[in-house]
Amino acid sequence: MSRSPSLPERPRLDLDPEMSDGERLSAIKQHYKRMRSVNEELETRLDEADEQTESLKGEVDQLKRRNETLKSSSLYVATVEERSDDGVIIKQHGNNQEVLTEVSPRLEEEVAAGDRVAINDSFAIQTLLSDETDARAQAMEVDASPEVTYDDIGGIDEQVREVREAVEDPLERPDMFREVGIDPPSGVLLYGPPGTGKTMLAKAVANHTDATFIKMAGSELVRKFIGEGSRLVRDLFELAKEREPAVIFIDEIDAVASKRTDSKTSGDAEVQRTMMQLLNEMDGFDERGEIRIIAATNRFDMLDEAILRPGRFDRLIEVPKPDAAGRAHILDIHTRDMQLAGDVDTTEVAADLDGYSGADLASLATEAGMFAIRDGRTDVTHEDFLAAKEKLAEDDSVEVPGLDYQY
Ligand SMILES: Nc1ncnc2c1ncn2[C@@H]1O[C@H](COP(=O)(O)OP(=O)(O)OP(=O)(O)O)[C@@H](O)[C@H]1O
Repeated sequence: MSRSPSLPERPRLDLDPEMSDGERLSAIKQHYKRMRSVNEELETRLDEADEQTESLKGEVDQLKRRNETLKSSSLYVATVEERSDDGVIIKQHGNNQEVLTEVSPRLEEEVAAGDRVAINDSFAIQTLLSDETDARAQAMEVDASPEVTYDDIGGIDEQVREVREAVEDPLERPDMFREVGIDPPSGVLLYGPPGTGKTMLAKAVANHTDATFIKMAGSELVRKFIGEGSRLVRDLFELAKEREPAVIFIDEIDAVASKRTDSKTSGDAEVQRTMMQLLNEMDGFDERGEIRIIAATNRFDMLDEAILRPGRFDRLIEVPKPDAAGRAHILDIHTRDMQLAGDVDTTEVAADLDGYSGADLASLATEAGMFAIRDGRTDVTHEDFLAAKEKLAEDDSVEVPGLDYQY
C-alpha cells in the first residue's frame, strides 16, 4: 500500500508586541486565510481517506464472501470448453457432463477456453486452477530412459524373473502371447516392506525394454477437488499412450485402493471414484499393448479385493527383505565402486544384518564410506562397517527384526 503524503504544516501566528493595530489585524487576517486553506486541504484528504476505507471495506467483504463460498461448498473440477455470449460451457471431470454456466464477475476477464476451473454445486465458476500441465508434471515422474539395470538389483532374483516374465515378455514378444492364445497378466502388484527394490524393479524393466518409465504415487491421486484424482488417472494413461512403449508404476497404490471403510465422507467417495477410474482404464486397455502397469504397496493387507480380480492386478509378487545371501549380494552391488580394505568380507558383514532392507544396506555402505572420509582414508575397512551399523541403529533408521511391516 502506498504511504500517504505528509500532512500540511500547521500555520503559526507570530504577533510582534511592537506591531501597530493595523499590522496586527492584517497578520491575523493572513493567518486566518492560511488556516482555512490548510483546513480545506485536510478535509479533502479526509474525504479521500474515507473513500479508501469504503473501498477497502468492500474488498474485505468480497474476500470474506469468497472465503465463505470456498469453505462452505464442495468444489468440483471442470475444464472450460468454450466461451460465448450466452455464458461458458464447461465439462466436469469425473462424469464428463457438459454444462452451460456463468463466471463470477471477478473472473470475467480471466477465464478462457482450456482453463481448469473449480465450480460449486450450482456449477458457477469459483476459482481458476493452476495450469494443468503443471499439475500433471508435479504429480508424475517421467523418465524416458531410467538408468537402473537388473544388475543393480540384488537378493530378489526370483522376483526379477517373475516381473520380467509378466511385464517384459508381453512388451517385447506380444506375438508369442497371440500365437499361444493367452492374455498376459494385466497388471503386476509388487508388495512387501519399504526399500526392498520395488521401484528399482519397475525402472529396470523400463530400461531393458526401452520403455518410458512413468511413476505416480497413489498419495498424489488423493486430491482436494472432486474429479481431480480420476482426471489424473486419465492423464496418466493418456501420457502412457503418447509415450508408448511405457511402464506405468503406481507406488503406494493402497492410498486409492484400500478396503472400503464404513464412513461415507465425501473424501472417501472421491477416493473410490479415483479407484473406479483406475479400474476402468485397466479394463479398457489391450493386454498385449505397449503399456504395462506395475503397482506397489507396503500394505497388502489393506487392499480392496476389487483391484486384485482377474484382468486387473492379477499377478502378485511379494518382494521381501533379503536373506543373508541376498544382503551380501546387495552389499556387493553398493560397494562395487568403493575401495574396500582387505579385511572386509561382505558375506560376514551381511550375516549380522538381519532385518536390513536393500535401502538400509545402501545407507550402510554410504555411512561406512563417510567414516573412512572422516578419518582421511579412501579405503573402507571392516571397522567402518561396524561403526556405520551402530550409527544407523542409533538413528533408528533400520527396522528392528520382528517388528516388520504388516503386509
Ligand atoms: N534389492 C535391492 N538391490 C539393490 N539395492 C536396493 C534393493 N532394494 C533397495 N535398494 C536400494 O534402496 C533404494 C530404494 O529402493 P526402492 O525405491 O526400489 O524401494 P521400494 O521397495 O520401492 O521402497 P518403497 O516401498 O519405500 O517405495 C534403491 O535406490 C537402492 O539404492
